[in-house]
Amino acid sequence: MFSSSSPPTGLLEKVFQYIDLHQDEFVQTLKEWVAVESDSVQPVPRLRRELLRMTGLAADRLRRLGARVHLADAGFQQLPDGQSLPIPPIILAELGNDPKKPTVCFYGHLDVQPARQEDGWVTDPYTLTEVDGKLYGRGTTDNKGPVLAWINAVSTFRALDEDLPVNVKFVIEGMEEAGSLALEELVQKEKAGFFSSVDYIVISDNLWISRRTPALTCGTRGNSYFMVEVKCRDQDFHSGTFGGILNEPMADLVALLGSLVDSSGRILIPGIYDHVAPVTAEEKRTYEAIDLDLEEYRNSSQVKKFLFDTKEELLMHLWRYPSLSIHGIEGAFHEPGAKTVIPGRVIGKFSIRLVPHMNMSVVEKQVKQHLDYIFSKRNSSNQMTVSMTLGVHPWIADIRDNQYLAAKRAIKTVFGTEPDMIRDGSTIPIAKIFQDTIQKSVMMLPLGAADDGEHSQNEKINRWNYIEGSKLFAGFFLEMAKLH
Ligand SMILES: NCCCC(=O)N[C@@H](Cc1c[nH]cn1)C(=O)O
Ligand SMILES: [Zn+2]
Ligand SMILES: [Zn+2]
Repeated sequence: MFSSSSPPTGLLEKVFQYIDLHQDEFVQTLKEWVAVESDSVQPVPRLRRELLRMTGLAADRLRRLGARVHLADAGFQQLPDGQSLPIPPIILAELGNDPKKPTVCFYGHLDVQPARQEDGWVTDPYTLTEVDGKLYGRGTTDNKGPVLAWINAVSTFRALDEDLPVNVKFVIEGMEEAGSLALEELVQKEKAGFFSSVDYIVISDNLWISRRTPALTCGTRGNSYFMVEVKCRDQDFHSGTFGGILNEPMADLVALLGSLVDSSGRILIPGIYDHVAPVTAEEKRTYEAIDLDLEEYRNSSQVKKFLFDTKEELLMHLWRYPSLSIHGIEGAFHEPGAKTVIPGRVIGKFSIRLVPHMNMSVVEKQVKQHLDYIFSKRNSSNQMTVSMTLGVHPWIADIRDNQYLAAKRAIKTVFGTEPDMIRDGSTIPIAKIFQDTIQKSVMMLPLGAADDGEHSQNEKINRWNYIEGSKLFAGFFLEMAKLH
């Protein structure tokens, strides 16, 4: 599709033709990768072996491309029951080290979220199945498809015996879905080694906001995750024997959780909005330009009504305002049936998505103060403990950087349109870690469409997105070379 830009010529045309002609092979490799149940979330030996096998497959693929591949030892994951499991080694690979060319490093991950057909998948999640141009399977869009699209782009230059326009590096891990264990440590360790020659980092681990219009992501929210424990004792109680004479931990917890956010989505913690960056008129205009059909978005999300009625408000509340979500209660009775228990100890879990210019330690204090106040009003004899177990800062890109310019040009060539300049409401912690540690430009260049359903049942990537995405990466290499 080259609707509103001139068709590619010369090398680019050759590259695009090659990708079109070999698309079935590219889909076949994706099928082989999807067939590996590389689930990092469930810490069991069988799945960990699959993850190691997946790492081996990817390393072999890179070696066959001619890359120098180093498998960086990542140690062991200690489990709460005292057991440990190996963390798959992190792949550090490189192709080319011409000092006249820019060095672009691609980050991706090979692990996936759990998936079982009985959870509501129409097809087997680990058998890539194509229906109407949609390639269904766990990991197709998150993140095996995009990792392979980058490999497809590199392999096309190799197959055509053409010089790679840029030096390419890869950082490919297998524990992203479990919190990228060991990755930050490796980035620190390799700062003066593997990463010293890296000029740019590209991440393709999120989605477009639209089903049709490609996007470039310029920022993500951060996250602070809280646990609030309310304890009477370590054992449960019979509600016939103790009901009526206790401060029940669950009643305290429900009141605490119920005090956090109102029905309009506003966070009720005093001071939480104090440092949120004010909206500028220029920023407002950027939301107007985004291709988002609210009705389509609502229908495809299967939600009756969102909290906001305009595109601009909806996007601002997803991208540039904090949000508070309540995730679950550990220790609560949650199975079917009617057990008459009073849980003795419960832990509520919630998180606050952070935006510029919120200060994480201030947020932590505000949350604790607020919960202390609500709890003290209840005069409960239980014990409450609040802890912030995870803190990730928001990430903002410098979109004036060369790689954003190169990506915009490549998008125009491949898709015939300007990209939506989007942010992402979720968090990709490694982006900020790369930016702060290596101090090089980080770009997010997503390939998948808004309805790909990452982490969900029936995850898919459209064949079109996968193949045009492979072209996009190849076009991006050429644009980067031109700008250097
Ligand atoms: N579209 C990319 C999504 C990546 C993702 O799901 N990230 C997690 C990371 C996280 C944040 N807090 C705990 N884990 C997310 O929930 O945003
Ligand atoms: Zn991912
Ligand atoms: Zn994911």
